[in-house]
Amino acid sequence: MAPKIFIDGEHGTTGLQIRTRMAGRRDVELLSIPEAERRNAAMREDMLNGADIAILCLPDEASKEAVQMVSGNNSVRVIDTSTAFRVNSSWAYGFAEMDKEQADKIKSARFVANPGCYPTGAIGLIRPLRAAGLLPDGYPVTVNAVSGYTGGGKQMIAQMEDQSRDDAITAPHFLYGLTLAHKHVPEMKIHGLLDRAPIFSPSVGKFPQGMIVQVPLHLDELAEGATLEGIHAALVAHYAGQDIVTVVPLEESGKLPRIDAVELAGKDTMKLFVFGTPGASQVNLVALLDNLGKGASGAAVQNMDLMLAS
Ligand SMILES: NC(=O)C1=CN([C@@H]2O[C@H](COP(=O)(O)OP(=O)(O)OC[C@H]3O[C@@H](n4cnc5c(N)ncnc54)[C@H](OP(=O)(O)O)[C@@H]3O)[C@@H](O)[C@H]2O)C=CC1
Ligand SMILES: CC(=O)N[C@@H](CCC(=O)OP(=O)(O)O)C(=O)O
Repeated sequence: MAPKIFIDGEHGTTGLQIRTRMAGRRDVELLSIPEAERRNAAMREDMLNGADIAILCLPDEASKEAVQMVSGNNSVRVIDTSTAFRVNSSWAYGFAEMDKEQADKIKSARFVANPGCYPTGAIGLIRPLRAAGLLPDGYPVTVNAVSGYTGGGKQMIAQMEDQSRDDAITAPHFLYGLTLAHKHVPEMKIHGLLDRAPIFSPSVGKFPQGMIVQVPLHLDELAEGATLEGIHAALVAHYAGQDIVTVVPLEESGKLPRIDAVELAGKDTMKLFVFGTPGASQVNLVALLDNLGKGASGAAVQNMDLMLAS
């Protein structure tokens, strides 16, 4: 019998994209709730408990309630796309490429926390450098990013796409998270293996899907002898053997005049770049992804497939 999958929040932005990715799959059976009943707690509880894997695409509080609903049922495994459990050590963090062992941890886990979109880029750049000893304790990491507006869910999509609304957003690009207390900071710190919280400055552009995450570094504050080439080599070594997270060769990135935030829209991969001038004292690490691809729904389907393969 095909494993049963229930997407709680299937009519929201992340849920819909997971459904699209699952369309036509015969190896799984999708349990579905009518849109009008999406907040019907009794119906959701039945669906959640009838699933082999429940994928939660809900706000944090609703995710916590859903996990409560299956707490007594050991046969249901959960992938949560919200922020609620990402720094909870009893959940596996759903970023399969972040370590050589992580895919196996996801395969055998009952509870998997899908990473946030910005943290996927930031951790993807930072963690290998911490693991290789290149980024020392105390380094003041900054993370600057731009996301497509679907990152803000149904509410922000409506504000961007319906200019007749009272709360319509007219800006082509805006900064937010101005208090420097964005909910993704603890996740970046913990899974980035940082000893000091990064400064995180997110922004949104008037395009639906896509994301650039930047981590600029001063080489003379890194481990002795750190170079642009050495950082690139550490990233290449870290991501060897898989093709979801790739590191762009220096010969290629050195010729690029610009990076397009929407280049990977609709894809579930992530590209990492190391920019700078050879021999100079600064580098800029850049991650390019789709906020709804490797940044959310693509990663959720990848995690589901790993769990089904166990
Ligand atoms: N969008 C993105 O790029 C990313 C999103 N995420 C995370 O994914 C989760 C979902 O976000 P997203 O899809 O963007 O949000 P949306 O607002 O687009 O969708 C959320 C869905 O959940 C439903 N919902 C809300 N509260 C409840 C409830 N109490 N019971 C049942 N259903 C409920 C909503 O229904 P209704 O229409 O009635 O409100 C809606 O269908 C969030 O935790 C978000 O942080 C993670 C990474 C990236
Ligand atoms: C553009 C925008 O609003 N983005 C969201 C993050 C989207 C996302 O990654 O969701 P999680 O919070 O579940 O990780 C924000 O900054 O809150």
